[in-house]
Order: sequence, then C-alpha cells, then structure tokens
Amino acid sequence: MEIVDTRLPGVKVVRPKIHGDHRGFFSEIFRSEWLPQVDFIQENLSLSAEVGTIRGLHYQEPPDAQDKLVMVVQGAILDVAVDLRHGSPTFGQWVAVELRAEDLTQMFVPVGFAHGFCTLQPNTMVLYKVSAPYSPARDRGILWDDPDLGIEWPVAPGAAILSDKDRRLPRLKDAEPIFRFGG
Ligand SMILES: Cc1cn([C@H]2C[C@H](O)[C@@H](COP(=O)(O)OP(=O)(O)O[C@H]3O[C@@H](C)C(=O)[C@@H](O)[C@H]3O)O2)c(=O)[nH]c1=O
Repeated sequence: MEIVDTRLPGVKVVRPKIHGDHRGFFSEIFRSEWLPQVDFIQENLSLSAEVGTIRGLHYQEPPDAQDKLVMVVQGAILDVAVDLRHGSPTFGQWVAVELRAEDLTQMFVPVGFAHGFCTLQPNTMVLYKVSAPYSPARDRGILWDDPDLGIEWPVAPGAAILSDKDRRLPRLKDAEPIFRFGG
C-alpha cells in the first residue's frame, strides 16, 4: 500500500497492493491504520450507466461533514476534490485523479472539500466510505461547471448527464461560507 499527497494538502491518493495469481487477485483495500484520524461509519455504492455521468460537487455541513475514501469497483472515473475552506491558500482550487477498477486506486477527500466525479466507462460502480451519516438537511453542493473553478471535465459541454438537483447547485461565490481553514 502506498499513500501519496496531491497538490491539495489533505487530499491523498491511496494505492493498495494487489496480489495477483492464477485465480485473479487479492487486495486489502482498507485498513483503519492507513487513515488513523478518520472513523468511517457508512459505506455507499453508486452505479452510473452512461459515460459522462457527473455526480457532484457535493459536501455536507457540520456536524455531519464527511471525510470520504472513494474507489471504483467496476469501470473508471475522474474523481475531483475542491477546497472549500475560506482562508486556505488553496481555496477554490481542485485536484483530479483517475480511479480505475483495475488498479483499485482510491482518493481520500477530507472534510472541507467538495467531491464529485465523471464516469469514463459505462456501468461504473463507485464505492466510498464516509465518516458521518447521510443528512439530507445538511446536504450541499457547488455547480460542477462553475467557471470560477475551471475544472477540466472529460465530457463535452452539453453532453454531461446530471441529476436535476446537481443542475441547480450554486456557484462557489454564491454558496454559504461553511468551512474555515484551520477551524
Ligand atoms: C448520498 C446519499 C443519498 N441517499 C439517497 C438520496 C436520494 O434518494 C438518492 C440519490 O442521492 P444523490 O442524488 O444525492 O446521490 P449522488 O448524487 O450519488 O450523491 C453522492 O455524490 C457523490 C459525488 C458524493 O460525494 C456523495 O457524498 C453523495 O453526495 O439516494 C441516501 O439514502 N444516502 C446517502 O448517503
């Protein structure tokens, strides 16, 4: 297993060791000691049928703000985290990592960041642990194509498949400031 930092401090890439043999492979995809500061309490699985499906950019308000550890068990995604912490040197910046079922690469997205992804293959299944329970009342988001973010999504403008909820999300500049850097 290898954990590497990304250009956004706090967002990490986790690469589990894959033990291949004539049957297939075995892999430890999570150990609590890898992320000792985090206590995951819920696990989610989503299936996106079409290439170019975008889910995001999502976060929950405290006290139900969530750390997330995201992986793909079928297909592939471009996984994105955006720094929402006001006062952070990287506020409004994003990082994107390709996660593929073949290599089991994972992205750790801590509290204070929005999370979203775009599917790169049909029938992509994303499995992710979260450190706080789902709270519809505290569910928030930022518009996926907010021009102030400039995220380079791998889908042509107009071709993205989105939920109605995600189409109506605010831009970062219009979102309530919730997270403060260092607080
Ligand atoms: C996220 C979530 C949704 N739901 C329900 C609500 C709704 O009826 C249905 C679909 O919900 P959504 O449209 O919010 O699902 P989705 O757009 O896949 O939301 C997810 O997107 C990714 C990017 C994340 O980071 C997650 O935290 C989560 O926000 O599932 C739960 O019951 N528990 C949950 O934890």
